[in-house]
Amino acid sequence: ADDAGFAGGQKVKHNYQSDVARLRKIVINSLYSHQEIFIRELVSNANDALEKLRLTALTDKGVWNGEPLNITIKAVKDEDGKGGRIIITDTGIGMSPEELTTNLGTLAKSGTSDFLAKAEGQGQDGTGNGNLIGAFGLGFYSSFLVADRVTVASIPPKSAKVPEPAQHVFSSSADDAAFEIFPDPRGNILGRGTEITLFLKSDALEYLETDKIKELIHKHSSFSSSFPVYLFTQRTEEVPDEDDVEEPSISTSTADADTTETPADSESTKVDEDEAIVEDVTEESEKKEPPPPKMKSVVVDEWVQLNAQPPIWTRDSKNISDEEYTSFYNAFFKDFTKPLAWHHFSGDSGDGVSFKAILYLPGQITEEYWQQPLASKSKDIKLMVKRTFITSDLGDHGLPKWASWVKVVVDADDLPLNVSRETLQSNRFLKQLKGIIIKRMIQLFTKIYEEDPEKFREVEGIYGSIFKLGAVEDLKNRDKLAAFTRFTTTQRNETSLDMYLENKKKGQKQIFYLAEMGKKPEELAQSIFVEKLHARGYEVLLLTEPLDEILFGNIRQWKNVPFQDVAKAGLKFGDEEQDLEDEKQEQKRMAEKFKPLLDWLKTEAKDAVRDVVISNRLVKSPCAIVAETGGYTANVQKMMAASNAKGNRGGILHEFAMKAKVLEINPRSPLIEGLLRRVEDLPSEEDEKDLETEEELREVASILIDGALVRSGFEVPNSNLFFSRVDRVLRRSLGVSETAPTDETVKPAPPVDPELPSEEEQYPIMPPLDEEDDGKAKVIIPEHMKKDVSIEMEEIDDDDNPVVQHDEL
Ligand SMILES: Nc1ncnc2c1ncn2[C@@H]1O[C@H](COP(=O)(O)OP(=O)(O)OP(=O)(O)O)[C@@H](O)[C@H]1O
Repeated sequence: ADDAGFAGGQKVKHNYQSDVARLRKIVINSLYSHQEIFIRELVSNANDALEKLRLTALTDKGVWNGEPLNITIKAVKDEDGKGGRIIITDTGIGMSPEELTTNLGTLAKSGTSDFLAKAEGQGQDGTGNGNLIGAFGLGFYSSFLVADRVTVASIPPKSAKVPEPAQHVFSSSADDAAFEIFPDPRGNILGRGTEITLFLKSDALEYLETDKIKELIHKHSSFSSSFPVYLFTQRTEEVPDEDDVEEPSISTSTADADTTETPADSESTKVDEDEAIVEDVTEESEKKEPPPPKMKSVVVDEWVQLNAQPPIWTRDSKNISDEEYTSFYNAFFKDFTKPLAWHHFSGDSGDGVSFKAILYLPGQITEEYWQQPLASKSKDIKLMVKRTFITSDLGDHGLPKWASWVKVVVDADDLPLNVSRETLQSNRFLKQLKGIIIKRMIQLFTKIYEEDPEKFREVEGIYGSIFKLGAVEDLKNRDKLAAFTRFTTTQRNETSLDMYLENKKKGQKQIFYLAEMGKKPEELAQSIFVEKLHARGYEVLLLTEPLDEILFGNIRQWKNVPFQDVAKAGLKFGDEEQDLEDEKQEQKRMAEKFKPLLDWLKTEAKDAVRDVVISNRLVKSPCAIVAETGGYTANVQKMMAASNAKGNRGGILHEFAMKAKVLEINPRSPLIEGLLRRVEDLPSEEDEKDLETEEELREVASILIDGALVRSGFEVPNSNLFFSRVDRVLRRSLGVSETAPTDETVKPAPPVDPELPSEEEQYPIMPPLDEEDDGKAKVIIPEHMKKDVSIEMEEIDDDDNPVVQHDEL
């Protein structure tokens, strides 16, 4: 019943989905230099189909009763007039006619359109596309790199729904916008599985050579199938010739071999690849007695296994080259970039399950990883049991987000092979796997860290943010991961927390940092919060990634030295005690001297800050706004605004945190001294009050406070008010009357008129085109403006080139 639409051998024509048409076009036109990847893609599809069959058979015994699972490749030269072709056959899950239509005629892959846009943008030469192909995998469509026609014959296994499936063919030419599906006129010759026939383009006939195919499989696919891959070869063999006694020296097995060639023509043994061997019999052998048995060459057909090596993870790492590790990675994980490092190990789960594994650190973390903060499922832990792939879905036992990018193959020795996914979930080994992988992964990072600083720099470039995320997420490994992180400081780049501590000053009891996400470290280094620290020679970590402040908030201290946000209260240099007496005296003196200003500012700034104090962190700047321990720094305030976090906003805690700021003034700043003098000059007696001067001073203070907010990274609460104050101060400094009004009169709009235009007087949308439109670009001036406006344009000749006027010299 399922095959109803295809009954009677009729061909059904389908149009490709538009994305397929685009993809095929890219494949055919622009990826020419990557022609040879077709074989890797098709072998990998065949492998997937075999794997699918084996997995289905775990629950549905009927689909497979133990016949061999393999992939065969056969090259057929154009001897029958049908064209040179490569036939790749697998005994995998196969496809019904409907599946042929959807799987090969549509693209279900996410991100396809993005990929297509990128690939199309990269031009036609295909040179820049190598990585794109790697990242995407062109799959079946890569066939059209080498073939101008492709047929796919396929038959699914018997099922309850379709007890007697029929073999169908998908057929398409490279330049067709459509493909055909029809019942295979040869009948059900496959039994089960898929046979892909590539009719090679005339410029791709080199792929008919078995040596070429061997080379490609070796290069790209020796690891992409866990099933045997066989190549059809023909070998010539010498056998005693019983029929022919006349011509002992030459014998050929093929009818059209060049039999005219005699020993005299060839000086030594000559091998003609495609034909038969022409044996040259030497004088010496002729003399021998008894005469040699008469021989003839026969062609022996043979299926040679191309991937006879045991799987790489089962081998001794001493005998595996870096190239092998890399090409295994490429083929197995379908990631065609170079892995950064790997670790090949074996182990024992502790309760009897022994396993072998290879763990890879990819050479890049995809954008997708960071774009999907919640998608934490690891896809690339491939669990095998006795060399057979079982699953890459570890369910609840998957790795946490920070580690979910790692690529691992694990082959366990003695898990029950027919475990269903449900029972697998409760397996002890699986539960332990996560811990084993993370431990080994950190070991690998540590090894690079300790043994190869150059390489670790590369690691840090790729995994820097991962370490931070890990240190936040993974309590158990926090210290190890945080030790890998690197920061820019006021003194150098790439400083680890340990390096920072090695460089701390005598008495220093805090690790200083300043955080503002999105800023460049150079900009942060200019902040008023680090000016004194820097001037005195203290190192300050400059944090610019959103994760940084979260990380520091989580770990709080390193080797028992607490972190100190230098934009917050509580900053201590650590050498205050040395000149304690002097310092204390000085502070006391300053506090007394500036008391009138501090008191006055406290009332002026009461909306913005909780307190006003004399600063010990400023050098040049007159003042700064510092967050108190429980308060929000500018960075946190920005993050909250950016994430639009509702949370506590409006609550008492939020209110408190917003206001938990202190205005610090620099007693050595002339501006502050000037302000102090003016405040001291204010008459204190009620009747002597000079309201105007007081207002002026208030304005100055308000600008100073707003300025301090901005310098400290905060925003001015009311920028209109701020600028109208600045305007008044400017007027004063320019000697312009502060009260002189600006003429604000404007012409009002005419009265309301709801009437709509009639058909004739329709308001012009576009100016009418010139009668003699010559099709060239020009500036059109509306009728009513013509008397006021004139435009001079360059004169342009017939070829659209500007006519250059040469001035007479
Ligand atoms: N040999 C095959 N046997 C059974 N099904 C196949 C075979 N080759 C392809 N298919 C089906 O056609 C679909 C499309 O194949 P294609 O190679 O274009 O993409 P893919 O394999 O899904 O992705 P990728 O190549 O990136 O792994 C496959 O998902 C599979 O369902």
